[in-house]
Amino acid sequence: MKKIGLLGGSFNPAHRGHRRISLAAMAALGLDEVWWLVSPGNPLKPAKGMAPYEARLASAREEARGTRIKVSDFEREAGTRYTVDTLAAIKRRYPNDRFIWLMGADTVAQFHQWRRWRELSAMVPIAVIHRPGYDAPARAASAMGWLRWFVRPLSQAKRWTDWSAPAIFFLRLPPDPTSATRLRALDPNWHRRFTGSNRRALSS
Ligand SMILES: Nc1ncnc2c1ncn2[C@@H]1O[C@H](COP(=O)(O)OP(=O)(O)OP(=O)(O)O)[C@@H](O)[C@H]1O
Ligand SMILES: O=C(O)c1ccc[n+]([C@@H]2O[C@H](COP(=O)([O-])O)[C@@H](O)[C@H]2O)c1
Repeated sequence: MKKIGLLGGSFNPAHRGHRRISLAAMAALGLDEVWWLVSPGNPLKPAKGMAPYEARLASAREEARGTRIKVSDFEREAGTRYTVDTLAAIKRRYPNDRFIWLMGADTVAQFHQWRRWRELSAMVPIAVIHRPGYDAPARAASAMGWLRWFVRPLSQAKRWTDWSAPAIFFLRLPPDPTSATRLRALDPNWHRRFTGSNRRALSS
C-alpha cells in the first residue's frame, strides 16, 4: 500500500509554491508520493487565458523534477473533469493505495460549488494547505458549515490513513506566496517555452 497525496490544479503554469507545498505535505503526512493531477480544464475557471494542456503538463514536469512528485495526465486519459469523478476512477484503478486530497486554502471558498462535493468529501480525507491571505476566508467558507463537523486535529495528521472520510484538517506549512496569476502577469507568454519548436530545442 502506498500513501499518496493528490494535488489537482490548472498548473497554468506550475510553480515553486506547488513544489514546496507538495514536499512539505509529503513530510508532514508521511506520503510516499504526491501526484499532480493536471486538469484539462477547471469547470469553474474560464477557458480564456488557459495555456495549452501540453505546456501546462511540461511546466509541471519541469517543476517536479528530482522529487517524488509525479505529474499525471490521469484526467485527460480517463476523460474526467470533475474531481468527484476523478477520485472514483483513481480509487477503482488503484484499489491497494490510500489517497488524500490536498488543496490550497484559496480553493475552499468555492468548494460548495464543486460537483457533488459532499460525496467527494466522503471518498478521501482532505488536507487544506495554508496559503497566505486565505486561511480566515477558508475557515468561514460556505462548505465549512458542513465540513466543520469532520475537522481533525493537526496532531493526528500522520495517522490520516486510520481515518474514515469525511475528514478534513488544516495543514500549517511554511507559507509560500507564489501564484500562477502573478507569474502570468509577469510573463503572459510563458507557455511558448514549452510548445512547438522551442520545446524541441530545450530538450535536445
Ligand atoms: N503558494 C501556494 N500555497 C498554497 N497552495 C497553493 C499555492 N499555489 C497553489 N496552491 C494550490 O495548488 C492547487 C493548484 O493551484 P493552481 O494550479 O490553480 O495554482 P494557482 O497559483 O492557485 O493558480 P491561479 O493563480 O491561476 O489561480 C490549488 O489547490 C491551490 O490552492
Ligand atoms: O469537481 C469540481 O466541480 C471542481 C470545481 C473546481 C475545481 N476543481 C478542481 O480543483 C483543483 C484546483 O483547480 P485550480 O484550477 O484552482 O488549480 C483541480 O483539480 C480542479 O479540477 C473541481
